[in-house]
Amino acid sequence: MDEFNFTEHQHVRYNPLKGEWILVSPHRLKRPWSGQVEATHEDEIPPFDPNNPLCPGVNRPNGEKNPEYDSTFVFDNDFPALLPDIPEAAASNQPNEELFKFEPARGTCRVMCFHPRSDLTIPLMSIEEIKAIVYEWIKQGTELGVKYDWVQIFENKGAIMGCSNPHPHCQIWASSFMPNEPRIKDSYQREYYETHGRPLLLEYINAELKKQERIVVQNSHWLVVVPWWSTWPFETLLVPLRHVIRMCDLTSEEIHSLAEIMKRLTIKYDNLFRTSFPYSMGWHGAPTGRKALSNNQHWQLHAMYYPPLLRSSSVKKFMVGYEMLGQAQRDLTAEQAAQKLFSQPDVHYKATM
Ligand SMILES: O=C1CCN([C@@H]2O[C@H](COP(=O)(O)O)[C@@H](O)[C@H]2O)C(=O)N1
Repeated sequence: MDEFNFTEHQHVRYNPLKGEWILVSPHRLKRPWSGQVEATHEDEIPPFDPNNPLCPGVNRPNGEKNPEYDSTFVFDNDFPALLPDIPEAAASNQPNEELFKFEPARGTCRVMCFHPRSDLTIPLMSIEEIKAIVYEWIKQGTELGVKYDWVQIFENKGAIMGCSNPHPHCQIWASSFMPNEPRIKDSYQREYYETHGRPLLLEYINAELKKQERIVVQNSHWLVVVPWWSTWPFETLLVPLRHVIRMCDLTSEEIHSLAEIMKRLTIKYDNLFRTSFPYSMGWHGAPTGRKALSNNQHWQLHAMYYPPLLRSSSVKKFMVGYEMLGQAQRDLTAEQAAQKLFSQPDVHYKATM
């Protein structure tokens, strides 16, 4: 048998941020595709739709009229998953109560429009327009972070991701509890920091800069890689080069560089399959609220892009079956995905049409 190598032989990789393993099966790449095909046509989106409740000046179903906003616009979700006030719950004294744990959950859900035009996405916006998004994220995170332990910024983009509205926007859910993803990352980063004296993710990106095997784009303040442990085919991780624990700690130069690299990354994403690339993306940084009172130096701010597309604008990966019952699995390796993204042109395909 020939010598083991990562591009031919199956192996499992470890995600030190979450303590999870992923199965990599590169030998499967010759497998023919004969499964479900997602609709590939892209409806032309008009810049303005008088019936779209996210557009400037439109009346939302709850009767509120949106302002004629000309940049970002934030409003409280009309159908929120979390409400700020609920009655106190009596502590349970049931038998086996540790098997039926619960806590009242409080929070605030907001919708944040990126831009007044419905036909623009981040790769098609100017650096200044993307900077306005980052400054609004910081404003919202700071404001909600006073009262809540966790502020989750997340963007669902594309109908394939269940996004109900094509207008460029994200959501912000602030909660009185730390959700599972950041809670698990908090403990693994703390453990690493207490053992090594340095933040896990800062060590990781410095190692990636030395290895040069999974880099997609970089600039003077940021790095984007397909992480060693990635599960989605073209998943990427966006990390500042400096030790930054929260987005509100970024300098104005880092914010300018962030807008620049977000544009470059999303242009490469769109160019990959010449389509408006769907994804769910979001940010994780040090917790806020009461949790801001403890030492959070083990944290490193970072963003994750989780795109579903696998090999074309119409073929997506399904995280089902073995991925639900066993663990995540991928055929395309992180290195191959990084190379495909890295080699995409820096000019958006629509700009050349
Ligand atoms: O009038 C509206 C339309 C949509 N929304 C909210 O916008 C959000 C859009 O969801 P997506 O980000 O998944 O597309 C969704 O949570 C929905 O509740 C309003 O708050 N008011």
